[in-house]
Amino acid sequence: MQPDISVKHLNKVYADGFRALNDINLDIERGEIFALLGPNGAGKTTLISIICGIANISSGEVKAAGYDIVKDYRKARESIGLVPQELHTDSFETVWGAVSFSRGLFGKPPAPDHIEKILKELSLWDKRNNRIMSLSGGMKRRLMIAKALSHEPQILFLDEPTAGVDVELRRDMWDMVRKLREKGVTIILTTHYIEEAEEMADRIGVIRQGEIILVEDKAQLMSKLGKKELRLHLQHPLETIPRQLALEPVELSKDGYELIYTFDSQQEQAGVARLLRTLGDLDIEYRDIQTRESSLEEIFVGLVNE
Ligand SMILES: Nc1ncnc2c1ncn2[C@@H]1O[C@H](COP(=O)(O)OP(=O)(O)OP(=O)(O)O)[C@@H](O)[C@H]1O
Repeated sequence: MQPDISVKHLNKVYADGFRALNDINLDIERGEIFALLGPNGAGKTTLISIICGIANISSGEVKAAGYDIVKDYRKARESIGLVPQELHTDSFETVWGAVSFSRGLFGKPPAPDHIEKILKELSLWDKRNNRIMSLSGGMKRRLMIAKALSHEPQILFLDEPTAGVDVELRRDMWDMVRKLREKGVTIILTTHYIEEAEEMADRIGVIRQGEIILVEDKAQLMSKLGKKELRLHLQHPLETIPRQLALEPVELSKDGYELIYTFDSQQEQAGVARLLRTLGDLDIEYRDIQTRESSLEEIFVGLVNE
């Protein structure tokens, strides 16, 4: 099956000569949740804007749902729903009116049943006759999603969907995204909350200074680049690391009560056995062992700071 989004040798140079995207190549499969991560100014919004037909391509080729976004603009755009970062809000229009109007923009016939369904799913049904300006910030964000879903798009872009929303709404959004995926909708989200990518994404792409530096299955990424840490709480403090352990990746805590051993997740655990044996030989007693895996956040910070 062809990918739902296909980006080939995409370059973007802004009018002032700034190169925001440099030879981007990326395929996103139907029904996957893809998280695009990158520091501020990396090019995430530029990439999304190009795929959604809001910004022009400098060179390269982009297809959405099989349609070329330049040659087949309307078809490509119809297949996409976009929840943008910025809230355009102060409106006298009603919730129902705004969502119905959005659907009409894509040339789709009215579908009150569909609009009722999405307003109910997004807990906006009770507010359907309210003016947008009277909604709370969280409700306005739900409305943005309702508008993006109004024309039943195959692909949904969420640009920083949960920036500044409370925990409850964040959970609701995650549930909603999962439900959409179950229906076969392809979802691309950008986020600064790495825990969001960790929780939601099937695959992760990292963009830095306009280049995709990594695309990887989330689970593989975590096992490939993650580190594990073993902490041994000692019965009696040490003043220095014993010379028998000098070659091991071991640190001693300031108070001397903890030995911290760090190793790659993929590495087989021979080093741990060796460490414990050496401690036994040296009569160093410990009362507790803890292990911890690095989070996606630690992996990400390591990647973008390289
Ligand atoms: N219209 C423009 N003209 C010139 N440069 C621009 C324009 N729009 C964006 N840029 C530059 O392109 C780069 C990428 O911006 P973009 O908004 O795509 O980043 P981002 O990854 O979405 O950042 P953030 O996480 O802060 O939203 C930045 O250096 C930005 O200053």
